[in-house]
Amino acid sequence: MAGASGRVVRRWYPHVLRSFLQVPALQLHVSKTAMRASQKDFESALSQVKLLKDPGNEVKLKLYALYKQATEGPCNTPKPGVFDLINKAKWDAWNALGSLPKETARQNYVDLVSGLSSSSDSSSQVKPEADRKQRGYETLVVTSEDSITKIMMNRPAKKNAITTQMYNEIMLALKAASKDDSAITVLTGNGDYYSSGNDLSNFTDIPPEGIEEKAKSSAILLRDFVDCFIDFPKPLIAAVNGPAVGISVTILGLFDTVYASSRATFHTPFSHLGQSPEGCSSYTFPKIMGPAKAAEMLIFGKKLTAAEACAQGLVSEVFPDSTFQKEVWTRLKAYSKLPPNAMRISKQVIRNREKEKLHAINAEESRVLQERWLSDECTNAVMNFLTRKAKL
Ligand SMILES: CCCCC/C=C/C(=O)SCCNC(=O)CCNC(=O)[C@H](O)C(C)(C)COP(=O)(O)OP(=O)(O)OC[C@H]1O[C@@H](n2cnc3c(N)ncnc32)[C@H](O)[C@@H]1OP(=O)(O)O
Repeated sequence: MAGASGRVVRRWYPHVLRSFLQVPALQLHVSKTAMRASQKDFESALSQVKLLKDPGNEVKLKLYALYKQATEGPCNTPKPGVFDLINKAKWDAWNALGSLPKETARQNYVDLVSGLSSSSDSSSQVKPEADRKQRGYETLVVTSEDSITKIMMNRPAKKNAITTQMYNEIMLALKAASKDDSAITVLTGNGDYYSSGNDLSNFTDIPPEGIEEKAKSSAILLRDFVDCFIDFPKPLIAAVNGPAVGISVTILGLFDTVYASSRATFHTPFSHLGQSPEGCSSYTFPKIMGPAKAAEMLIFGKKLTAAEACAQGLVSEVFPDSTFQKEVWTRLKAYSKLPPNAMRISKQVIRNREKEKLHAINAEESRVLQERWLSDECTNAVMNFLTRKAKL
């Protein structure tokens, strides 16, 4: 794209980076013309930055990755160390683009900036993110805006693996969202993954009472967590921004709508992990996709692409990754303007007759898993991951 000259982009890049490195309250904006603008035009766009909305770390990471891909090609630097969280998140984002051609990366970069710019233009009254962000969450970013409560899993360096703390925070956020004045609630992930599922290091935190007690408390946590989704009273939407694994996939059957990026995959490798299905998937998956397809996922761990998951009814719609955020949020903003009581009541009519059954299924799945967690098959699989011998 003529407008996306590397020269101009390079000047813009330190600005993105500075923003990503969390200069306080820095807000990002590049006008549509900035991509093909002179230095003077570009600097005038930069001067508007403080008036406009921060696109959030996820978008900043995407911009970073596309910039690197467009100017340098596929990721060619060593993976940063474990504790270098920011550089590792950036490296992951770049590396996730694989062998995407430079031209395509440049085009995607231009499209993304253009989308950001137009959404900024159309919302002159945007509150700074600091005002919209709800406090008290360490593993999530929770915001409420445009009648939408957005719950974003925020451990991108760990692929949004769900720790005990994150399970608890998601439950708190859902309970708060069920009572706030939003019309719809959205769960999504920050970074290149939607979520890699249960954080396997949860299994290493054994209390003095022993492993049986750990299995018991984990089963209670699992049951409470899934109950929150069964009981959630408002339309609940998953914006699956990237690969999804384990429990982040199984609970999708309890959502009202699931939007997926074309980069998303859906993987439930329970047998590989010596475990068994949860999230009511032993009931919802056969119902959604039929028993044969559900068995391939839940027993044999077949990983589905976004298109396959959509064809099988687990996903409502797939959007190209380059326009996923823009298209999904435009759609959701329109839906959030529908009469909220009508939407709640429609959800009740659709879901209520199943609720009792779902609670019973959740209890049974949690009971079975409590036993599985004590099995050699499960212990070995978790140890193999934690000692770096195995990966999915
Ligand atoms: C209490 C309720 C329990 C409910 C029951 C739930 C069951 C499930 O959800 S089962 C599914 C469990 N998930 C997994 O088995 C996924 C394990 N992860 C992987 O196989 C891989 O990490 C990957 C395929 C998801 C991504 O691979 P890759 O792109 O190569 O990235 P890394 O492996 O380098 O990951 C970066 C970083 O994140 C850590 N990590 C990722 N996922 C998990 C996880 N699920 N648990 C713990 N840690 C995870 C990974 O170890 C890396 O850490 P560092 O090496 O420290 O950078």
